Amino acid sequence: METVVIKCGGSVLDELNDNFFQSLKELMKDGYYPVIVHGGGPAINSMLDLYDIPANFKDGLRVTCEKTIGIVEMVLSGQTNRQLCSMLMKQDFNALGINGSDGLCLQAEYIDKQELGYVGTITKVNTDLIMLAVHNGYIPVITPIGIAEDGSKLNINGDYAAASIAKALKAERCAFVTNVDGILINGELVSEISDSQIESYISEGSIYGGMVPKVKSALSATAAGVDTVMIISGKKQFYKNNCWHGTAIAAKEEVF
Ligand SMILES: Nc1ncnc2c1ncn2[C@@H]1O[C@H](COP(=O)(O)OP(=O)(O)O)[C@@H](O)[C@H]1O
Ligand SMILES: CC(=O)N[C@@H](CCC(=O)OP(=O)(O)O)C(=O)O
Repeated sequence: METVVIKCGGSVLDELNDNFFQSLKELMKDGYYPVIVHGGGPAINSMLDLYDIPANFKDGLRVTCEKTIGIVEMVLSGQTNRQLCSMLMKQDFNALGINGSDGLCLQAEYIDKQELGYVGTITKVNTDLIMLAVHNGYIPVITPIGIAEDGSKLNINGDYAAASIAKALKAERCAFVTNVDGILINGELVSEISDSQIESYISEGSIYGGMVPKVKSALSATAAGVDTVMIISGKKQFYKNNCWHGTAIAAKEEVF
C-alpha cells in the first residue's frame, strides 16, 4: 500500500483550487493513498493579532508561550483543519480530521522549553492509528499538534511534522504543497536539487524564510529512506499522467 504524505502549507490553503483536487484524484486513481498534514501559520498570526500578542519566531519556529499554544491549537485544529476537511468533503474525498495529540498520534518532546516554550519535535508517530483510517477508506488530515510525556500540547512546525510522518509510514513520497511552483532560483523553477546545492543556496540567501524548514525536513526524509520528496504548488496541477510538477529533492545519505 503506497502512501503519499502531502503537506498543505498555510500560505496556500485559501487558494487551493480544482487543480489541486484533480491532482489528488489522479494520485488515488493510480493507487496512491494520501495522508495529509496541514500548516496554518498565517491564520495563527491573524488570531494572535486579534489577541494583541506579537508573533515571534526563532530559526523559523514560533516562540509559543502557554497562552499562545492555546491559540495555536484552537486555530489549527478548530479552524484550519476544519476548513481543509470541508473543502475535501465538498470534492467527494472522505476526509478524517485528526488532532496530532488524539490517540497519541504525534508524541513529541520539547525542543528547548526555555528558548521556544511549547514547541516540540516528534519522537513517535502512531502509524497504526493513521493506517487504521487509510485502510478504512479515509484520508487522514493531521494537525501538527504533538503531545508531550507531561501531557502538554506542543506546537510542531508543519513541515517537520510531515517529514516525520512520511518517515514513520515509510511513505513512497512526501510532497510539500505551497504557494510557489517549487524552488525558484533567480526566478527560474529548479526541477531537481541536491543537498549540497541546497546548502549553498541557503548560505547565499537564495533559499530563505519558510522554504528553509521545507528543504531541511525534505532532506531528513530522503535520508531516512522516503523515496522522493517534492516541493509543489497548490495552485497548479502537480500530478498528471504519472508525472509530478515541481522541485524534486535528490536523495543523499548525509543531512546537515
Ligand atoms: N528559493 C525559493 N524558492 C521559492 N520560494 C522561496 C524560496 N526561498 C524562500 N521562499 C519563500 O518560501 C515561501 C513558502 O514558505 P511558507 O510561506 O512558509 O509556505 P507554507 O505556508 O506553504 O509552508 C514562498 O512563498 C517564498 O516566499
Ligand atoms: C513551531 C511552529 O512554528 N509551528 C507552526 C505551525 C503551523 C505551520 O507550520 O504552518 P505553515 O505550514 O503554514 O508554516 C506555527 O506556529 O506557525
